[in-house]
Amino acid sequence: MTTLAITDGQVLRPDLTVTAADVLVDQDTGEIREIAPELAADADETLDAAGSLVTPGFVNGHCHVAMTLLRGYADDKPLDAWLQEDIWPAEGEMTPEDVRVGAELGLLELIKSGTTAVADMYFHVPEVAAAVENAGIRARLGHGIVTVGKDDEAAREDAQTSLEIAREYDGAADGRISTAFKPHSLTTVGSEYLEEFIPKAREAGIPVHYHANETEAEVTPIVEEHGQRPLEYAAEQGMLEPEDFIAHGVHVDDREIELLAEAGTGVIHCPASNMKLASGMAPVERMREAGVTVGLGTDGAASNNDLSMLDEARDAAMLGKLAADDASAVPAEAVVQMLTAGSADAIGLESGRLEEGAPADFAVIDLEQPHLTPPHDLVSHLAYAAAASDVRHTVCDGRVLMRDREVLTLDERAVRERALEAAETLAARADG
Ligand SMILES: CSC[C@H]1O[C@@H](n2cnc3c(O)ncnc32)[C@H](O)[C@@H]1O
Ligand SMILES: [Zn+2]
Repeated sequence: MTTLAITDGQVLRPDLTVTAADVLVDQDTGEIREIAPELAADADETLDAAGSLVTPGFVNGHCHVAMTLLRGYADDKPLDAWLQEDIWPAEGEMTPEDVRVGAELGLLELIKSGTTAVADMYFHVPEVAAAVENAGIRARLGHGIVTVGKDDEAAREDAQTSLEIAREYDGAADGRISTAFKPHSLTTVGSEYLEEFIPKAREAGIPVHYHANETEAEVTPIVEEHGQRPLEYAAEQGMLEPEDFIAHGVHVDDREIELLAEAGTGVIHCPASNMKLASGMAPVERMREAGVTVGLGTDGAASNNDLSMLDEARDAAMLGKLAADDASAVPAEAVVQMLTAGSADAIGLESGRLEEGAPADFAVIDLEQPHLTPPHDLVSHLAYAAAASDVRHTVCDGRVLMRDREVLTLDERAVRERALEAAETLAARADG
């Protein structure tokens, strides 16, 4: 057995207590072997965690990693105008190589901010998968389907691509890659394509992920056309199963919350994107009280504008309180749960908890910083005060991806240089 020891840290346990302990990882299986005050034997590789908090690696439940190339390209507009006037025209100019380069930049940012798993929806997925394989993190990938504005042949081809990609890449990268069937949203994919393809995804045992109830403007046409709330319509289409997860869930009424809870469908809350696009405030406290599995996601870097899950955690707490008009709503414990096990459960991964037998996915946070002093409550610090730059080490599947802030799986300088060049030429093409 090849082993990795993470020594002398404060370890965040699944019940959110913190204990001084070492962690032993079996690198052959990628699992946690032991968590104990002191390990009996030396390991093959050691990571020092003195003065640090060892937490589960953060799980980003909804992202478009390659959109890092469009960070700062178009800001300060609501969703529909932002997509139609700026983002979709620019994405129309993106080559497979752009997606590869943008994905590498996004994955570099994720690793540097302690994220070890991501659910990603985009196009040119083989390029995203290749970047994930090299970067060493976990991912649930899928090709995003848009059928509006396409003829029947092109629409069916898009849906077929999503199905085929999900089948082909499930289990890739030594099992770090899993997949989903990903219609972009309930308004951008026609019902005839959902009726035809969702049963095929079910037959293949593939989960379904889509944007839902993000803005009022997206809810209204569904109510008008189908006489149903969006998630009632989704349930009728067979898109509300326990393995499925939606992004956003901002404008959900009581009946829809009940449907989510009954179905066991996860919701990925994206507070920064919802605030920036002024989409609204998701009723996170009400959803959690109703028993809905809620996780956190950054969405893409063009609507956030970073991929730090620690920022997302703080935003979730702040916005959750505002939405509930209650300072005790979405407390630190809830936020840390959503950041780790909540997101993992929602997207169907076993990560997000530090216990024997669990996947060895960690973020090690340097606590010896002015803004993390004094250490009254480390769960509070994780929710409210820690920043991406406090992450010292990142480990996924038992492999060290970042040691003392040096990313070992990607060449940071080369990734940035390639991204700078690709972003510049992409913007030139898009601006014509
Ligand atoms: C077809 S691949 C995914 C697609 O989603 C777009 N996108 C990015 N952010 C959002 C959002 O908040 N709501 C809806 N769609 C979004 C992205 O630009 C890709 O085109
Ligand atoms: Zn999104």
